[in-house]
Amino acid sequence: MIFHALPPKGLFRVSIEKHGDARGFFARTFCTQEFANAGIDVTWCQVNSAFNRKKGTLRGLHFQRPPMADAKLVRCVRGAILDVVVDIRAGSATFGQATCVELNGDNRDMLFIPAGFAHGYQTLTPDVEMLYFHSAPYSKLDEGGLAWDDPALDIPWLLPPTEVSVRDTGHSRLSELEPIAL
Ligand SMILES: Cc1cn([C@H]2C[C@H](O)[C@@H](COP(=O)(O)OP(=O)(O)O[C@H]3O[C@H](C)C(=O)[C@H](O)[C@H]3O)O2)c(=O)[nH]c1=O
Repeated sequence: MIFHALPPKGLFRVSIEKHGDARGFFARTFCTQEFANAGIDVTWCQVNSAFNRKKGTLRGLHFQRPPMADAKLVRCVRGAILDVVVDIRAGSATFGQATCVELNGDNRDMLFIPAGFAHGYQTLTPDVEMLYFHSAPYSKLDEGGLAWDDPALDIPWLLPPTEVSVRDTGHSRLSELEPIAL
C-alpha cells in the first residue's frame, strides 16, 4: 500500500498496490502492519456500505465525539465522489480547514481520516457504492454534524445537491461547533 500524506496532518490518501496477472489483479485493502509503518495505529470494529442512486447526492458532514470519536478508511468502490473532510480538532492549527479528494472505482484510492474530522461526500456519477471502515462503533448518542453548506467552510462542491437527507439539512455551522477534544 502507498501512503500519500495530505494536509492537515494525519490525513492520508492510500493507494492499493496491484499484483496483476492474466486473471486481473489482487491487492490489499488494509494491513495493520503497513498502516503502523506509516505511523497509523488503528483497528477497525465496523465496516459500513452506502449506495447512492443519483448523481449529486450529498451525505454529511458527520463525526462522532469522544469516547466514540472514530477514525475512518473510506473507499468508493463504484462510480465517483468528491470526498470532503474538515478538521474540527480542538486546538488544531488547521481547525476548520476543508480538504477535498476525488475517489472513484477506477483509481481505487482510499482516504484515511483520523478521529476529530467531519466527513462527507457528493456523488459525481449515478449508482455510487461506498465502503467505510470505522475504528469505533456507531453511537447515536455521540454522533454530530457540520453544515455542508456553511460559507465559513467554503467547500467547492462540484454539483448542485440532488439528494440530501433531512438530518443533513440542519447541522451546526463551524462557529457553533464545540471542537473535538481528543
Ligand atoms: C453510520 C450508521 C448509521 N446507522 C443508521 C442511522 C440512520 O438511521 C441510518 C443512516 O445513517 P446516516 O444517515 O448516518 O448514513 P449516512 O448519511 O450515509 O452517513 C454516513 O456517511 C457519512 C458521510 C459518514 O461519514 C458517516 O460515517 C455515515 O454516518 O443508518 C446505523 O444503524 N449504523 C451505523 O453504523
